[in-house]
Amino acid sequence: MIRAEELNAGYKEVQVLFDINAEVKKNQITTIVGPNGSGKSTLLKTLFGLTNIYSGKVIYKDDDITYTPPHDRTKLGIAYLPQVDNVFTNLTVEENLKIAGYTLDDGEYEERREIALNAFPELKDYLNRKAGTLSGGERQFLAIATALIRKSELLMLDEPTAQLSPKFAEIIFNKILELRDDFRLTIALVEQNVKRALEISEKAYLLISGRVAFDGKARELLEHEKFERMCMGLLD
Ligand SMILES: Nc1ncnc2c1ncn2[C@@H]1O[C@H](COP(=O)(O)OP(=O)(O)OP(=O)(O)O)[C@@H](O)[C@H]1O
Repeated sequence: MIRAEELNAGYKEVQVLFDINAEVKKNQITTIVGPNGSGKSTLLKTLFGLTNIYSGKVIYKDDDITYTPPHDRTKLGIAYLPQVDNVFTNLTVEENLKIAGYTLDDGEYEERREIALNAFPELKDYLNRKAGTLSGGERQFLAIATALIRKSELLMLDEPTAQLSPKFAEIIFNKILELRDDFRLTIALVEQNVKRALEISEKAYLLISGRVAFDGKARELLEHEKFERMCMGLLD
């Protein structure tokens, strides 16, 4: 669904990603793992158009979107949910949903709102609360719900379980599975909770110092005898 081809990218003069070839396939969960600072978030940001691309391409559904601005990628069905600042904290839950659906006509908005709230029924009790008063996990729900309203097809989630209790993290992992299986979404996931993320994923990429060090089935990485060392960036 989205593909990086020979991608070199970073922030102005600071190159972070080197010769990245990676693909997130339709209706699959693809997890990107790696040590701190290895470029996982930068890869998601690059796929969403938020970094400087020096060379290489980003292909989405066979179209070259390398230089397509982020707001146009949103219209194409790509959603990027950063770890923080993924909702408007000073607006209510209802207002956040409404803003996500601002391009839809009223009928369509109501339909999408219904779908989003059925996926995250927990939000129904909080519609009039400011998003800033929600817990971290509830904010994730809201952020994903807004992506559902926008009819996103590809969700790129940056550490959606960060700072959540193990119980809430598990709820999020189950929601991600639901998004793939019930909503037929495609998911790119960056996670610190590596084992659990790989267990629910089809595909995995291990990034070390901005380069792809492993590319294959998630299960293969999980069952690799040097798994722990590999994820810490120790390849020998
Ligand atoms: N806006 C920025 N400007 C300059 N350098 C940045 C910027 N954001 C990140 N970097 C640098 O890019 C490198 C990769 O960062 P990135 O956040 O992509 O890593 P990560 O693998 O997601 O790390 P973590 O697991 O700690 O979140 C780091 O050296 C970081 O300092």
